Amino acid sequence: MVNTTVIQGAPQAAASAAGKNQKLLEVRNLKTHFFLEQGIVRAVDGVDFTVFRGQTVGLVGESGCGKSVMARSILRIVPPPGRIVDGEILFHQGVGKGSTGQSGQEDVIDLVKLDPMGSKIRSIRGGEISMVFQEPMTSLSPVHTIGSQIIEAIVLHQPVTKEEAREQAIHMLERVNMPHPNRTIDRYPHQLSGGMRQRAMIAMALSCRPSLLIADEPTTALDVTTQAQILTLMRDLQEEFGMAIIFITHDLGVIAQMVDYVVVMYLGQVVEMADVNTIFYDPKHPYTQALLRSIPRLGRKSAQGQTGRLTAIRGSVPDPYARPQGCPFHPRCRKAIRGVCDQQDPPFLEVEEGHKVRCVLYQ
Ligand SMILES: Nc1ncnc2c1ncn2[C@@H]1O[C@H](COP(=O)(O)OP(=O)(O)OP(=O)(O)O)[C@@H](O)[C@H]1O
Repeated sequence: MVNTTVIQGAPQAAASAAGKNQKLLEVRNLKTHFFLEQGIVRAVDGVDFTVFRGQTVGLVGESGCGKSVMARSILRIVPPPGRIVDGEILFHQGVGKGSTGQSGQEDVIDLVKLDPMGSKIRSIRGGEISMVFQEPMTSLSPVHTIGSQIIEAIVLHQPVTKEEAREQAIHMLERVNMPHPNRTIDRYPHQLSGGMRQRAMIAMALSCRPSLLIADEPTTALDVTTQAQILTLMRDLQEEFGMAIIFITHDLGVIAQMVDYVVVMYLGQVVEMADVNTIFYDPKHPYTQALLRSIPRLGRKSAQGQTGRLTAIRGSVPDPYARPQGCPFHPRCRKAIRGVCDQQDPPFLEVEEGHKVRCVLYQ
């Protein structure tokens, strides 16, 4: 049985239906843990953030900090032995899409309460929330043509015939600048280049015009020219379709280019979140500051006066089974206060509107 929490007709929905300040997804105190023989991995451990309609939110942090598990939790595709143990993922469904949208109302569905194998989440997955991955073959089948896969996605979510779906698929392939869409539609993934496969996956993900796209390192495996083309394409399509994007990357250059709002994660927790300019020009958390010191910037001088010298973040991400007491970042932090940061869980403070930081330095 599908177990949903539905709050019918949230009052502000119709009024601000077209507005960018309308909530689309609210992640509240989300905890996703993996239960292994060696211990419990708290991959996502009490995460809160909100995505508004049409907004691009960047999830950033070093490898292993929980970005992908966060994305998979939203789509309810966390593999065992992982599971969501607490929290809510409220998806504001309907405005401008589907039957409820036409009535000017919205439904708020807690995705955590859905059966991960049930029909409700399957209609949301691929229909209203889509995902693109670093490796296109994660979502493309090697034994079917890209056309048949895009057509199947369309027919699954929309009341159209196969012929109409094929027309739509060709149109989508045109939109993602696929060369010769009429012919490419009948090709198998292995007959395409890496960049073309990425375009095919984006076409499939966007074929049902989702209101939220989750992009997990979608360009990391591509050469820089193709990477730039794909990023530009995603930005153009986002504007055209008015969808929101959660962009997962450890590349702060991509963050600067693509996102409106940044959520910085460390060991399963959000350590700082703010709009993109604040993150780059006024970062507060020592971890965010360290991440920024580790990226190249034209004309920047290092402490030694040499231009362009990068500083790696000292130490490495701790073993996920042995999380440090107190602030999880304190063993690597230049500003850690002995007796405080190694003892107390840091508070999550709002230092200014829309800017939150998890650090005692701002208490
Ligand atoms: N299937 C799994 N089984 C056990 N542990 C897992 C599994 N998937 C992820 N984890 C653990 O959860 C934690 C978060 O992993 P996650 O893949 O979300 O990190 P990430 O920030 O996306 O890293 P990357 O940038 O390398 O993709 C890590 O400690 C990882 O080892």
